[in-house]
Amino acid sequence: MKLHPQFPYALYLVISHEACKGKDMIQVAQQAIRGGVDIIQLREKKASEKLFLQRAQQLRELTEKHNVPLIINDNPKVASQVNAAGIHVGNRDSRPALLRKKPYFKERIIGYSIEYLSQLDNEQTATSDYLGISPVFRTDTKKDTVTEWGLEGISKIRQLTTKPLVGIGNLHQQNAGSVIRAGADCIAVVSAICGAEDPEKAAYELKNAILR
Ligand SMILES: Cc1ncc(COP(=O)(O)OP(=O)(O)O)c(N)n1
Ligand SMILES: Cc1nc(C(=O)O)sc1CCOP(=O)(O)O
Ligand SMILES: [Mg+2]
Repeated sequence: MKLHPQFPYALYLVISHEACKGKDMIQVAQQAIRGGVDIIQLREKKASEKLFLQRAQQLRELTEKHNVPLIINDNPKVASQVNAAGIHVGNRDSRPALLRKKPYFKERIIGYSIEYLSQLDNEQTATSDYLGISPVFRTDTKKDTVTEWGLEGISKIRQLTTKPLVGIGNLHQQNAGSVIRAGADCIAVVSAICGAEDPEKAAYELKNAILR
């Protein structure tokens, strides 16, 4: 597998306190980094702004030590407060084209979720650094989704854009390879690592399945 020159990351961990199910989130992230995770997104959908910021600061300390980019989900204020590498937004969040005009995000990573094919022609896609294929397969981790793209959807999107593509949604060791072969540049997971008994081993095996 060849890494995308504009987004040289193969394994993307999307983490939250809740997804770690009682395990310490920072420890899970540390184990995942040891196992081979290349980039991490903090996605706190239920935490207060104060708790989101606290968790982001803790994760920023860890990721900085390991030189792993930290992406913040949805919240531009938290992203700039912790000096994150970037932000991930969807259709119900701040728009990439507007974020790009803010000094903080001029040179930062902006990820954008693709739920409809028509989005590929919009200004938001043009100003984003990578596209989330949202979702590849339906998942219980996020139920408010629109299109289940499947492998055929990835291939179709691959033909329509050269932007880095990040597959997300029910991805694991058994299907990661086929998602990459269909045209994704990177695999993003929550449960396959956060819910694993041994997050380091899970990340290691996923990375091997991607790079194989
Ligand atoms: C890598 C990646 N892809 C897609 C998403 C989903 O973002 P969004 O559509 O804004 O939904 P929420 O995550 O905010 O519920 C993502 N977070 N990361
Ligand atoms: C954060 C997120 N975004 C999605 C999307 O479809 O945009 S699916 C998802 C959760 C993915 O969790 P799991 O790896 O446990 O299936
Ligand atoms: Mg969002």
